[in-house]
Amino acid sequence: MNSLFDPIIELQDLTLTYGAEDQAKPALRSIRLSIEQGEWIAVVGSNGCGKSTLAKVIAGLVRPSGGHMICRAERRPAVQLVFQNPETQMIRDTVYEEVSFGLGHFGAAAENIEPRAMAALRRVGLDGRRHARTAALSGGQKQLLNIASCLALKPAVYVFDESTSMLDPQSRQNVLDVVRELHREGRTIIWITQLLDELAWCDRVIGMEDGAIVFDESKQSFFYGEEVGGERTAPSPCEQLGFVPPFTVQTALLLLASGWNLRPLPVSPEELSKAVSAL
Ligand SMILES: Nc1ncnc2c1ncn2[C@@H]1O[C@H](COP(=O)(O)OP(=O)(O)OP(=O)(O)O)[C@@H](O)[C@H]1O
Repeated sequence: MNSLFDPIIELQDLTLTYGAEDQAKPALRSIRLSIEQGEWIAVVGSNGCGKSTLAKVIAGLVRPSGGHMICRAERRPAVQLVFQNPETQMIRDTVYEEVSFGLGHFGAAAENIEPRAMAALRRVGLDGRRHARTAALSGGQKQLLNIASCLALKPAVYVFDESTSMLDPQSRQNVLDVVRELHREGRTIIWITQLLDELAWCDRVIGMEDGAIVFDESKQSFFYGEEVGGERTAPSPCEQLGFVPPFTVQTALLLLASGWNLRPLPVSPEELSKAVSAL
């Protein structure tokens, strides 16, 4: 029987090789990962390191070549993935048909379909476009519609694969606000991104390189690395993975190097402001 404290998702020595094993190099290598119920994890890594493949395995869209995945979600659907490219997911003619399609497919009661579909469209600001043809939406609007279709289904685990990469700053902020709300409601979030300022709200960072998990710790350890005898050991895991830290972290690093003992180590602008005020 599942205990409340068992991870909602567990990956055990998971490997995945596309195509014939002797011709291709593995896209995922010996992945071991436990994700707790209600956790928000961020997955980062350079192009081609295996993030989308990991997302598809967790969403049950591709079968691993080896190892196991255990999903203990009690809700259905258990996992929903918002793809990086919105065109991949779009299957119906109009905005309303698109957002309500999945609800019908997963057996929502007929009287609940319209309220749930419209609530999801309202959350992403597309309720005024319910009759629009999906083909007439911009790339960013298509992405918002995909996010709405996912929200309408209320899965236990949401996987967002670089879902804000096509959005303008306001829409990106709206989506992040919605995801923060889902997290507060206890949903589990897997957030794949190349935009490191989006790590401000996650509980834990997974760093990937060449199909393997090379980092699995807090966002503070990711951005600030280890401290030995009051000195920071450089480079941080963020820099080792080839990323430039966000402006907030760069500012904090400069202050720390000048002797300002910022605590707790800030990741968001709000945390930086609090840490500076407390000096
Ligand atoms: N359908 C496929 N067939 C063959 N190889 C694939 C397929 N999909 C991905 N790959 C390969 O698997 C590896 C991992 O790809 P994946 O898309 O998971 O990386 P990613 O980290 O999401 O990259 P990006 O940040 O560019 O989206 C890459 O080498 C890629 O070329």
